[in-house]
Amino acid sequence: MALVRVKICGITRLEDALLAEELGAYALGFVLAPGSKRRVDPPSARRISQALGPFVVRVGVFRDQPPGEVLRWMEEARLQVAQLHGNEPPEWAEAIGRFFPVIKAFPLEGPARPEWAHYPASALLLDSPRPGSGEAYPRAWAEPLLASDARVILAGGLTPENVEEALALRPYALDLASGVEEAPGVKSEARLRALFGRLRGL
Ligand SMILES: O=C(O)c1ccccc1N[C@@H]1O[C@H](COP(=O)(O)O)[C@@H](O)[C@H]1O
Repeated sequence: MALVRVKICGITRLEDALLAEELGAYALGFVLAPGSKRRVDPPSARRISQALGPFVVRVGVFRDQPPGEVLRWMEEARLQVAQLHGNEPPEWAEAIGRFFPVIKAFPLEGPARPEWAHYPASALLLDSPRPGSGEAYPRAWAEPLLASDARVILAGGLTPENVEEALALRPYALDLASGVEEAPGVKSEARLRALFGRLRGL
């Protein structure tokens, strides 16, 4: 089986987290950004995080929250990687990056900009302009960044049915939220099984 790193985002329930871990998710995302339909509070994220095994990466998802708040909530929720999904200036990422690896998300309304590769983050995530909406973009828009040295995570409208097209671009990882859900924050066992079954078959 090819090595495919997959993050399942928008975890709010322990049973979903344990199933995703069992099926082979590399990372699980906990949305701590205000206003999200998938938001969990730090104590709930912590309860889930502490029930997981040691080899699955716990990611906190934030949007335009200052470094002090991000660091406090990362600590409180026992998370390991910070994903920044707003217009955070590079200095914020640097401040957070002293303590946790940072993933910086960029919304695509056209082709990715090669200069994004200079943003101080461990990986860059390309998403649709409305995160967590299930909307996709032409995958070719990712190519200018995929041609750089940056680690590129593809997100935005990925589903068990369309992952193959995204994987063909050889990204560092894939990130899915709504494509494996029954409702916002409630994962679908059937869709999670379909996703990992599909990936195993590639
Ligand atoms: O999912 C959310 O509600 C959310 C809120 C704020 C920032 C990021 C959010 N989710 C991110 O959206 C993409 C995937 O979305 P989808 O698969 O298209 O539904 C992923 O990067 C999540 O981390």
